[in-house]
Amino acid sequence: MDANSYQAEQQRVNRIIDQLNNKINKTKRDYQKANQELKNVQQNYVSNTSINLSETDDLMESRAEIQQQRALASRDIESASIIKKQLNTYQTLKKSPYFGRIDIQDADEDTPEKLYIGTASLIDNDQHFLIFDWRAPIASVYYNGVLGQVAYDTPAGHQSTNLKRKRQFLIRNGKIDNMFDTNETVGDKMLQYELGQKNDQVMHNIVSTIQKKQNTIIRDTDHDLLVVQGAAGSGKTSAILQRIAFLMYHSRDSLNVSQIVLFSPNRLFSHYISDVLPSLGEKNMRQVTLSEFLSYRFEGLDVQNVFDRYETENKLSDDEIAVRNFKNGLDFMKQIKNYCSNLTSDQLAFNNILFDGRIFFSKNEIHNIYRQLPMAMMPADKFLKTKNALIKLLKRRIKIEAKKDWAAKEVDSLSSTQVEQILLKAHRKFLSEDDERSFVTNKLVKERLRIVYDAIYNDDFFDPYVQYLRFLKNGVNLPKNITESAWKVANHKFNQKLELHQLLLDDAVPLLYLRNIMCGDGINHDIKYLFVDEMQDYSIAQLLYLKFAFPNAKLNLIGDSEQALFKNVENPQTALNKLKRAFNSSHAKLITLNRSYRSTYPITTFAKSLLPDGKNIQAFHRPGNVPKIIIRPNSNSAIKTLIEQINKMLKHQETVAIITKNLSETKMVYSYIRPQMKATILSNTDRSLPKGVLILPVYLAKGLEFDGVIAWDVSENNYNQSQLLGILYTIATRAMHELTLLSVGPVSSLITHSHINSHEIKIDRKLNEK
Ligand SMILES: Nc1ncnc2c1ncn2[C@@H]1O[C@H](COP(=O)(O)OP(=O)(O)OP(=O)(O)O)[C@@H](O)[C@H]1O
Repeated sequence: MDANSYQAEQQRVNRIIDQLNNKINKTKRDYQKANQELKNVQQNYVSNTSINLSETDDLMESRAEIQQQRALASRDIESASIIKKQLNTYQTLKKSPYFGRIDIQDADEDTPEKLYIGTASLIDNDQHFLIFDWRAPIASVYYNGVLGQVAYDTPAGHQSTNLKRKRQFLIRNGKIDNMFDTNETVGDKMLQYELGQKNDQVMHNIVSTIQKKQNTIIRDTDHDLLVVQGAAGSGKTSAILQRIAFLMYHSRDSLNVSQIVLFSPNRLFSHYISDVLPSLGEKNMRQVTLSEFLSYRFEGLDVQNVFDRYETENKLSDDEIAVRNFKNGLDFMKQIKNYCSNLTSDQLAFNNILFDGRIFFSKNEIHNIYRQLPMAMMPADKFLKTKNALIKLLKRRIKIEAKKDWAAKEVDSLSSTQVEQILLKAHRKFLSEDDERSFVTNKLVKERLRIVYDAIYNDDFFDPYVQYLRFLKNGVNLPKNITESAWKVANHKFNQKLELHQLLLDDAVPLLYLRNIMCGDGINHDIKYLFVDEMQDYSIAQLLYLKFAFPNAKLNLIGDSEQALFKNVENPQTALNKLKRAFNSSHAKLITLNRSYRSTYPITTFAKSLLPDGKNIQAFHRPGNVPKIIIRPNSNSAIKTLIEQINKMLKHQETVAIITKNLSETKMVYSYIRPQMKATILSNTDRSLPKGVLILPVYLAKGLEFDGVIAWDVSENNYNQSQLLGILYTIATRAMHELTLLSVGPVSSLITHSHINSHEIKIDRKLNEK
């Protein structure tokens, strides 16, 4: 790039920064003013709430005034927060106003127009765009187009233009560090720079280097089921986070961030990605893990979490695996739905509703109500009608109960202040003492019977656990690979766990499905977008349930079938077809990402060689050392080597993660190395990632990345089944810059049989060490 162009661009940056400074100063003044107004309103509010409220007229007047003050306060809070957001945007832009420039020429124009693209828009006083937000329709040309005629979508339809130049900038603290013209979509030079950075424990936005395919994911507005499959480190999570920012911009009048939910693999991951949206001026969406979601819905029960399940996975018998697969499949969920639709009143697991130790509404009464409803009615509608009928009955019973001795006794035991307090609620005059007493009695009985009302309202008269058990015992058509006796054992286990207030993950989702179908609860119609990251770790039953629980949400499922833990790999297209059928989706799309950005070229080359069809993965050309396999004869010498390796890595890397197959290995490794160096053991309750040496099981490393990774014990002894390939691949692909695999004894054949060439891996073997 010649010096003149550089100078001209730097001068423009300087001008923009001058404008930003002016805007920042003005916005700061506006912010102060808005805060002062808010303070005034708040002071007014305080003095209004302390005025004399004893006279009715005063009371009415000051209530109206308080309402008004409240409205003013919330308006002022809102405008102060808008100004604050604006101020943050200007301050962010000041450091790096933009990263791209496109020169475009429409057919009817004589000269090209220069447009600059940054993380947010900036408009001058004459309403000219100085910077275009990366999400603006025209900005897609920057990400998608090579020079020449290009098309882009706008709210008014398809547009085309001639892209004459594409320039990329690296601007830091107002200074252009680097700039170059490119004809590529977004050039590798810029990516090289971004990817060479050290990990600083949180994910960054990628808006300056979004790749073409990622851009398709980000800007998709046509599909109700979007499945993104991609190699480890191919930017799936990045793409969906920028997608959320895009959707917030694109549908800002109709979409609120509270209408977006992301199911994330673990809490560490939630923290890891939590800076991306705020760095783009957007609020974070709601995040939840499957375990949290289920625990919340089964309050009082201990629902097995995903991590406990991983820990028990390899201890299951073949029968248990068959039962697990069946319970996690589509057929089982279909059978539940059919079962619920065809249940007659007599087959329903109703409970008596008790009050004060006696039956208030008997099962029979409830059955009788239910029985009278048309058979063809949906179970949830029948349930609602039953509830309404019970509430009506309850109202009648209140009058009957009010005439009973217990009510009279309770009224007699009230103090005069208690009676007065009840009478105050009447807001009317009483004609006689009897009238007064009858009012108090009714109020009191109503209050006591609140417990019955709550039981009706919360569906406590229905026992989903008994119903589910009946379904398991009598309502299931077993597949051929499950014997009656294996099924009986599984049912017994379900019952046994329930007695201990425990629920296995395999039963939690089907049981919830049954309960929701029957009671019509648990369904959230407000959510418009549902994102599921690491979808390969969800069963089809779980995904189907999420679709059922969020019926109005567009589904975005993101994953990598190669990273499935304890599972065989599933072809992405097969998975999409299955999902399409299960969800009845007419607008489904599968996008695959094959280029891997996270790791250096040698690390990705090694990781992909582990996979039978890894050749489809493209490694990004970022140089680095070849991965090492170190073989030691026993645990003692392996631990000694581990400590040496950690110290070596720490010379160049800020964070070194030792990743193990499971928690017991994590604990064991930690106990050995902790006396010798500072290290952090991570568990599923941790929410943030410190720097330094970390030790964690693979399932907690999902979605994360570390400067250096040491895989603990990749021996044949530890990795001897093809189902464990996903674990090895996941561990290897967490490394950004350096990877070492340590083996106690001979290396797993999953590695030795890979297609790795000898110059692509360094082997260090000592077989006779004590
Ligand atoms: N277009 C891009 N520009 C710059 N960096 C990128 C880009 N795409 C991805 N990255 C970087 O590559 C790394 C991996 O991205 P990300 O975590 O989104 O991948 P993933 O496909 O979700 O990985 P995994 O499946 O292994 O969890 C991150 O550091 C991310 O910032």
